[in-house]
Amino acid sequence: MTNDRVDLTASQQRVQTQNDIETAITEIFAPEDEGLRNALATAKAAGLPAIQISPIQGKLLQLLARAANAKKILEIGSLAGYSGIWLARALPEGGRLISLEIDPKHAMIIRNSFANAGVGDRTEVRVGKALDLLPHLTNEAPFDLVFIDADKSPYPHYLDWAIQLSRPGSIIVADNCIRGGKALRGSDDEQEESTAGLLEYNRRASSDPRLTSLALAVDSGHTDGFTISVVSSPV
Ligand SMILES: C[S@@+](CC[C@H](N)C(=O)[O-])C[C@H]1O[C@@H](n2cnc3c(N)ncnc32)[C@H](O)[C@@H]1O
Repeated sequence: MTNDRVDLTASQQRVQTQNDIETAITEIFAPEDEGLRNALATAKAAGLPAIQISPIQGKLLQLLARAANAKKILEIGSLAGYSGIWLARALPEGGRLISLEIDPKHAMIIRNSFANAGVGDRTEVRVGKALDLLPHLTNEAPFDLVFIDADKSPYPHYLDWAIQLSRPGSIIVADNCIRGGKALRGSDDEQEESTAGLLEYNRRASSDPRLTSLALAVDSGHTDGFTISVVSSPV
């Protein structure tokens, strides 16, 4: 009994320490400015769910875009434009972010948030089902970075498209690729379409000889995160 209490306290302390560390990293390396805060406030006022990436994930996307010297970025799943703002800000002058979003109600919000954040000139929102829009992007490829964050069951198809629209050295990032371990090792949920899509995504990302990949637990709480891949041979 006493030991249980001690263990619980220790684990609570670990969580507290983890939260403190994340808060400190966010404050020092990934503070949100007015553009990002406004995008979140607008999304909340419009009743959109708060399922965007964290500031640390946003900064990691920026860092990867800069590492790839990205001039063209593709995003699949925009919600209210929060991750799009982080990505667009990594672009040099003349750079371009194309963001695909299925929900037409979101499109106006996203365009306003991009404009408010000062990235309206380098961003474009295309409305429709990603699998219908992706074949129309071949003329605009290659993209230097592709960020996948839409519905989960087609993730393996999104990976195929991301590779097809890439060049050697392009970076592909997919969100929600850990899901508390379910997206790595499977579980009773495996029959569930979204878990199956994520499992297959990780299976392909880790075994495709054209990719060098790693899953990283980078969300708050370290139970979910990105699978990051570099396209390392001709596609
Ligand atoms: C998790 S949210 C994206 C969050 C956003 N990337 C961020 O971090 O700010 C997923 C978005 O994908 C969109 N979506 C879902 N299925 C889609 C599809 N088949 N094609 C395009 N967008 C889709 C949803 O409407 C939603 O806005």
